[in-house]
Amino acid sequence: MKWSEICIHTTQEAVEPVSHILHEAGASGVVIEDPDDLYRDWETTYGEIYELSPGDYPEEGVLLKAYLPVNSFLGEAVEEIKEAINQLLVYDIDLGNNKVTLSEVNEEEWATAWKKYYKPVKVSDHITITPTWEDYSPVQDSEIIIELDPGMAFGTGTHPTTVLCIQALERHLNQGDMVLDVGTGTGVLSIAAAKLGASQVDALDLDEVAVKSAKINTKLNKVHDKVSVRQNNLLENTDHSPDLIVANILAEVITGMSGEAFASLKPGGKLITSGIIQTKREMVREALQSSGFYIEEIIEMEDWLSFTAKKPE
Ligand SMILES: C[S@@+](CC[C@H](N)C(=O)[O-])C[C@H]1O[C@@H](n2cnc3c(N)ncnc32)[C@H](O)[C@@H]1O
Repeated sequence: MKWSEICIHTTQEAVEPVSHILHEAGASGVVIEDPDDLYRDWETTYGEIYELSPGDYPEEGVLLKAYLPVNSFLGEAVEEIKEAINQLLVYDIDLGNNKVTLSEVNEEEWATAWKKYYKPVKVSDHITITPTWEDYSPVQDSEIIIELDPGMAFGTGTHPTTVLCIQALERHLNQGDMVLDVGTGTGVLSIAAAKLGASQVDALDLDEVAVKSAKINTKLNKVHDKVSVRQNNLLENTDHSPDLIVANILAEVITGMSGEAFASLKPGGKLITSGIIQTKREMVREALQSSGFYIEEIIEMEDWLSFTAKKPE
């Protein structure tokens, strides 16, 4: 089968919503070429990304590459993608260059092209994320390995927002906690929570591709007895009170669900949330505080923030 590569030159801020648009348009996998991956702040603190080649990355901005089958709907799909991306301007999302190019690749090229960007990465004191096809041996005794097959769901586990959530989980999760992961994607945060000692994790995502991916990844990591994955809209139909909610999702979604998150948490429970670009800091802070949360921590990585907010005892 012939595949068409659609390449979008955009900004870090737009990575998440543009990836979402590409998935919605039926893209089979999204590659994120972000030059900051080569020089992350956490490289010095926690470790490094192994074997990435600078020649594969743009000098500025971020390239998002997705693959669409060449068929009679291709032209229409590309127009829809462009239109949906331009709509992001309504939400004040900086699109940078916003240059869209198309090129053809064959199936064998596509099958291997994206894998070269995914390497083992030490993302926190204890956790290293490694793609399933890499042969990685732990360097330290205390190292926790998460094996991920990103498939078509969001991320390799190394996006700054994911890393911020993993680091916050490491600091705030207590042994035996019951955890809700809202917008689980590949399931990476649920797997991290289970491996860090949660007794039970509910992994929720609206997207059925993410649900499939998270189910595969929880089995790969042998935490499927603790993590239950299901398709769900945000916190709807979640009947038990968690000790901790983790949600790596857009700032607008977090502000919308903060009241419900507060109501659902146990007294003393915590909300760890990211997906928040710097410019949305005050908006999220106000929403969390007016829902009743006490803000314990705000951590920055590149243009992104995570909040850890506590429900009073
Ligand atoms: C930025 S990704 C985060 C994925 C993963 N938790 C991580 O940290 O890498 C956000 C996820 O939220 C999901 N999502 C978006 N809107 C949602 C909703 N209303 N309810 C549940 N999940 C949603 C998306 O499908 C996507 O998988």
